[in-house]
Amino acid sequence: MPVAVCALSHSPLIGFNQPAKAVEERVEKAFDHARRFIAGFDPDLVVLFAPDHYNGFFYDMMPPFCIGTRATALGDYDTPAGELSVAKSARTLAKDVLAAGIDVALSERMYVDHGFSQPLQLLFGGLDRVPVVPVFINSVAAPLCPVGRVRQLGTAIGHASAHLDEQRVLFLGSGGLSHDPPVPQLETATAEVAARLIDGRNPTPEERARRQARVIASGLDLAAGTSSMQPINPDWDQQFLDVVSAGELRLVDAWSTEWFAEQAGHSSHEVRTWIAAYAAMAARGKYVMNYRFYEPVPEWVAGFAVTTAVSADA
Ligand SMILES: O=C(O)CCc1cccc(O)c1O
Ligand SMILES: [Fe+2]
Repeated sequence: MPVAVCALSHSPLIGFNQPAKAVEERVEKAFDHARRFIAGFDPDLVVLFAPDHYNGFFYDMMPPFCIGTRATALGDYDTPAGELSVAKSARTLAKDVLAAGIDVALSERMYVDHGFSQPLQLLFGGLDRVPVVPVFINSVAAPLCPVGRVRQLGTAIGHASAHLDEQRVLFLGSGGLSHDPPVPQLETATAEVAARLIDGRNPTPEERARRQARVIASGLDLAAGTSSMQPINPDWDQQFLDVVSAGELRLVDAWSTEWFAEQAGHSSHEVRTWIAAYAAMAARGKYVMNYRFYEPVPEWVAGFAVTTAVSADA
């Protein structure tokens, strides 16, 4: 039963902010490579690990992890809105992961944002083109669980995936690497912003537009060098990619939550989705990262990476 990984950054600013032509062409080539890799692998199930950005998950009920047995994309920025084709295996995976001692939440009505919808759109051409198990991993709403728990979640999902009806499983991670876009934090938020972080579903179109405009402007500032935001950290990003490429995932257990934010910005925790995806792969045997692309793209507020991996014995 073959398994594979694709893990890549996302940015909702793609299509809004224009990096240099050459940069955009290199990223587009990386997307092309990932699309061809996935088409060649021909998965019959995609387990998609992604974060949320206070669009689907709020502090009124913030789980560290959640598997959706149904899921709807909200259509933030210019990503598509609508139902994902959630596989029946979502429930099986939730049951097996719980039995393995990982306390994953379950949602029969999971709302997801660009973290999920952008890779589905970019790699498959739509939300409903491939059976998917959506796995939310909290990567922004402090307090976060130890990153080692995310590795264990991935391991449990990897083991459980071996018993599914589906034969060809792709583990897909979405997010990171280093970046610090202007996502508000509950501890320092005004009362008005805090209310939105606690229960901010269904913002008015004006509210959504205002918020998105702020993030879009932050990318232009970062690229212009006029930003007070934490910069992208290419050294940290390359070291992270080295660890994942070497299959040394146990190292992440020693990484503190604070260290991520200090080194690579608050949203660097989105690499939790990569750690889960690669840990799931590692649970199925040794892997080889056979493609690795990286480029810092300040216009998109992202240390932008695209990787794929296959089983070492494939
Ligand atoms: O809208 C938001 O709250 C944050 C948007 C955002 C921007 C850059 C990179 C990301 O990964 C990302 O998610
Ligand atoms: Fe993100």
